[in-house]
Amino acid sequence: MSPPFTISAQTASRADAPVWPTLARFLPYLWPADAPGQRVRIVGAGLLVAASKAIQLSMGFVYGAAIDRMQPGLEPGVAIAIGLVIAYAGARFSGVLFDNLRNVVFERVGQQATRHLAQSVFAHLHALSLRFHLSRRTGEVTKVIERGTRSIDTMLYFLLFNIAPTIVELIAVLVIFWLKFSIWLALATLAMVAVYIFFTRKVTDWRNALRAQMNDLDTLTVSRSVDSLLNYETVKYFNAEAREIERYGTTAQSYADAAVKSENSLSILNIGQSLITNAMMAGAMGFTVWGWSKGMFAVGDVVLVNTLLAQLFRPLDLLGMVYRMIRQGIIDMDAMFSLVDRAPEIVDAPDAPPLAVDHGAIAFEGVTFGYDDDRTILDDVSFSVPAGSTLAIVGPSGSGKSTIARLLFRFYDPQAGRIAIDGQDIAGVRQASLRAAIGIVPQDTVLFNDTIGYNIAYGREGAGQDEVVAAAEGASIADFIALLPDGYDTQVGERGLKLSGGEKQRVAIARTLLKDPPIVVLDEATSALDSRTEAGILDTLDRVARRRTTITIAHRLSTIVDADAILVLDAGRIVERGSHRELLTANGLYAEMWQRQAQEREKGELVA
Ligand SMILES: Nc1ncnc2c1ncn2[C@@H]1O[C@H](COP(=O)(O)OP(=O)(O)OP(=O)(O)O)[C@@H](O)[C@H]1O
Repeated sequence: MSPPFTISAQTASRADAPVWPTLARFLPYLWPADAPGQRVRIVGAGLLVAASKAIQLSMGFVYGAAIDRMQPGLEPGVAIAIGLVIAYAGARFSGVLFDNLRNVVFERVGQQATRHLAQSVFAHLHALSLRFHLSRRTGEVTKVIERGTRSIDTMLYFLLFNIAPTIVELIAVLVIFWLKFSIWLALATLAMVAVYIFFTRKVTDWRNALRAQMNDLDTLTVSRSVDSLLNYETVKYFNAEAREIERYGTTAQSYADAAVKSENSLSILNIGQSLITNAMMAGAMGFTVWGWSKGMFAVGDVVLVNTLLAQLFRPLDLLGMVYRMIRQGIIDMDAMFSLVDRAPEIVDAPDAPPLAVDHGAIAFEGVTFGYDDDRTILDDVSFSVPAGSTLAIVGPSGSGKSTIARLLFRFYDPQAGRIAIDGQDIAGVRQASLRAAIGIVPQDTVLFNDTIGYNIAYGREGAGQDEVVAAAEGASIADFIALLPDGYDTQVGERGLKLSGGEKQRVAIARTLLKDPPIVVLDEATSALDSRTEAGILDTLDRVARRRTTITIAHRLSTIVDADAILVLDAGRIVERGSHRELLTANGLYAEMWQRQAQEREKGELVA
């Protein structure tokens, strides 16, 4: 039986995320070295916190003194008491004022840290290899980043404005208790705070385990729904709506169960905390009332103890939440940092020069490659494509044709052999310069969910509208765009689903024309089209290929009869090579494939 839920190892949260290493990585955000302005803001916010705390601490004294002045016989007690009560109200207001000023000063720090981090994670994701991206789940990765970056802001806020000031306040209260009342009151308060923290930690750890489970279930629910919606058409083809809804419902239900458990555990935490703080309050006040009865303390002192403790309890009441947020923040940041720590598989050598393209001659020399170690996909493949010529690669499905294109783009490095362009090993040059030299019309064109104009202009950064139109004309899609009510501003839908296969392919061709690379790869660019559209596109592709070094990966042999050379690939090995005529004469796999396709063509024509 399958487990109730699974989550990919790439993005799973760890409830036991290491605290100190994660906090250490977080420190640069707390004290950004490259942003002195941020540091000034943090110091400013710290000073406002200190001012607010000092005022709050003084409140107990003011209040206590006011009460003392209210005793009969103490003249002119009333006027002073009223003044003190007003000062008390003023102090309360100043506390709120300083807290809010602190928020205003700090807001930019939190936002900057979040933005900075989100941007670097996004950049890192783009640096990760195709292998990572093929096995990731988009919904999961976005959730992990969202949670991780948001937690930075939360952590900064709580550490600076809750934990640190509460520690200062606790020390101040203990010192006041010691000096003004008794060391025993200070020690008893400290002991109770320790019990409180211990209890809160234990219960919160238990709650965190529940939260981690909730997180994973939440992530899984989102990724399932994203996957399901992305496959909308497939779901319809297989009448699988009920199945999809049930699958979604199962994880959603598990999430709901975990959420109920988590919510119930909060009540346990609240009850326990309240018991400890109220016991502490009763003990301390009982002690001061006893001292008052013995003539050791004044009535105002009882009020002072009450006010100081009540103030201390306010942040302590939130301790469970703060501890949980910080623990959760650490779990979230850990998950995100694990993503950041994934080393990109393909990296430029530090001193790698850019590729110097002369005419774009390609050479594969003894290339052996497998996506996984235990399965070879290309086995000792060698061929060369002279500059400006066209090489066609044919072969049965799964024989490794598209893999050759992926290796040429250096999405993977071969296990043996080398690939060279104009004599330079592509593993030794900068990836960006390599990819700038190659254009591709892929097997399955996926478009950005933006306008058709945006998608064409993507071919070259900074391309002007006239250049976009010229590229569209070159790809024979300009007339189609002219007929659209919104022209180049027409939205293409998610992954370009509002366009037909042929239209998408023409957008891909237009992009490549705009890029104008010396090398092009046409990866079965016409496989999904009917024969009339195919003929039109082949015509366009012929123009694209002219003057460029071209690798055409084809299923339909009729489309590549004019290629300068043809390679026949079978199970990762080159089994034949030559021109169309030579291969027919050789009477091997190519001739067999040609015969079969000729028969299919004839059948097709008869049917037509
Ligand atoms: N990312 C990957 N991880 C593991 N195996 C892969 C990956 N991509 C492709 N393969 C496998 O490698 C083999 C060659 O794939 P490739 O896409 O190069 O074949 P192809 O000749 O282009 O096939 P087709 O004509 O069907 O497009 C296939 O068996 C495929 O299952």
